[in-house]
Amino acid sequence: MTNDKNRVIIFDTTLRDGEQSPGCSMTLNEKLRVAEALEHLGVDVIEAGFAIASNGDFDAISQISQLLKNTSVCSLSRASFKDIDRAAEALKKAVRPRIHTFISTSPLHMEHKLQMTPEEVIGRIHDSVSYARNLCDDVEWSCEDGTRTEEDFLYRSIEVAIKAGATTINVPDTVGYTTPDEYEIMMRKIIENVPNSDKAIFSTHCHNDLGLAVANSIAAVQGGARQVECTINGIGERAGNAALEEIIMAFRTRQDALPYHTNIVTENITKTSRLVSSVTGLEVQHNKAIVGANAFAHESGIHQDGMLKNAETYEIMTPESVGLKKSELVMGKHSGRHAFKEKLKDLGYDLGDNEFMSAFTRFKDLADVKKTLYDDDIIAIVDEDRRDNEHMKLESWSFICDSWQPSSATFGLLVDGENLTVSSKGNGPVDASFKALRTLTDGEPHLELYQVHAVTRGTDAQAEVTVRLEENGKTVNGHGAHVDTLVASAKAYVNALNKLKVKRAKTAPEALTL
Ligand SMILES: CC(=O)SCCNC(=O)CCNC(=O)[C@H](O)C(C)(C)COP(=O)(O)OP(=O)(O)OC[C@H]1O[C@@H](n2cnc3c(N)ncnc32)[C@H](O)[C@@H]1OP(=O)(O)O
Ligand SMILES: CC(C)C(=O)C(=O)O
Repeated sequence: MTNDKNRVIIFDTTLRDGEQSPGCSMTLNEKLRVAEALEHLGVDVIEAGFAIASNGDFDAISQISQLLKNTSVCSLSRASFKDIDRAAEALKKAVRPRIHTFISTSPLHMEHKLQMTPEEVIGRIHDSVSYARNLCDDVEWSCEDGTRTEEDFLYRSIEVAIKAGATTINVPDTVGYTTPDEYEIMMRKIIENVPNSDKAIFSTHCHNDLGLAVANSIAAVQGGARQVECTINGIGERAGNAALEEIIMAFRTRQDALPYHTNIVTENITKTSRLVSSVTGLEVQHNKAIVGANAFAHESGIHQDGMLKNAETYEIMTPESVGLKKSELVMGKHSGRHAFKEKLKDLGYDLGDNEFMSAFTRFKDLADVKKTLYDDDIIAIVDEDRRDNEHMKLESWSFICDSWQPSSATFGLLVDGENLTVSSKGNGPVDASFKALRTLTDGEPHLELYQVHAVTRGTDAQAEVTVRLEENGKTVNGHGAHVDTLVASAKAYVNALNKLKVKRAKTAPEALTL
């Protein structure tokens, strides 16, 4: 496929091994969409399924074969003529078909699973590979459980497969057992010791049972493998396969240490990852490298400050390089002033020093009690802060709401610099609150509207309350926001009273006082 000695072929098995993740079955249409996305991503080979497994798999392979114009399409098959026939049939329309046939070579698998002698397995390798090669020029052979296979038998099996016509030899770490050093040495020794090894491309296929799939795949490439089998988001049987995006970005980011290259258009990684996640229903863990929601998100103040000064302080690759628009500075309890100021700027606020410090203090207090702070939370904080610079300000509160006594509300307020306490009973704590607060005015405000909505998501979301008061034909809307709906309600009522005072003063300055 290439003469360049450091070019690595990317063999994507999201649609075959990836689909073997429990609960990850994809419909025909979904498979077609993923296959198209993989072609745009630039993978070299797509393992589209296991033709004999089901009619659905057969149809998916056939239709993907017709759909794709550049990428090799591959079907898996056991070391059996009927499997290989079915694979060849499904691949009939592919521009570049590949048959991938496999059989186990480890003592454990041969004895207990296949119940075959090593000699029978050798015979089967020869027969299956040569049969496949008669039907297709591009034949891959895998020694399942290769990393737990005895060295001499492994070499002998591979030699037979190459002689029978295999063009790619895949040495899978089927159960995620190997370690990077071990696998690198194994790959190097296979290439050195197996006769005619230069006639085939060697391949890695790693599972993640010990969390080593990506490290092992890269080690195998360092040992001489030039094909990597992997999946989007690392999905696959049990703990999954090596994640394509991690291997590719390791190559791209560490060219100094890993001077390998592929055809992958890294800018298409994020959208492909999201597509696979949405069709399989398997959410990507937030802290997953490259494609996790937090991979380019920074919450702590010191990091955010560094990012604002120079993104390279905390990012070894750019978000654009994987197809994201930009990094995210997540506002939370660990954020500092620099990031908060930047966020306010983004939201269109330009606060003076005092107003900024007051908003920052409120933001930190809110972040202590609320897990996620959204933009709307911050807008609510600033607006709330502005409301608090008013004639009457709510300072403290207490509500009683139980089944043994009437509800009541008590508030401490600062009214033009003077501390006041008001209290009332009512039909529920909101009614009690409004009755208590109404005692602060000589007027007769009439409640026209009381509306609550959550500023953001979750049970710890801030409530934003609107209170509309009408008096002598004058109407005002008061707003209040707080994680506690009762406090937000009281704040909204006080805000409305403050506005009413301003309105009264405008029309009849002397007529009414609060
Ligand atoms: C490491 C891997 O990921 S390998 C791929 C795993 N993927 C899958 O298995 C998904 C698709 N599989 C299937 O749909 C089914 O297992 C089928 C259609 C392949 C076979 O179904 P069944 O005929 O009902 O057999 P079943 O799955 O129960 O058992 C597997 C048989 O294949 C044999 N077998 C397993 N691997 C191979 C092989 N590489 N070559 C030849 N025979 C094999 C087993 O020994 C067993 O044979 P037995 O029936 O004589 O005991
Ligand atoms: C069929 C082979 C390549 C496989 O999936 C494995 O060994 O994990």
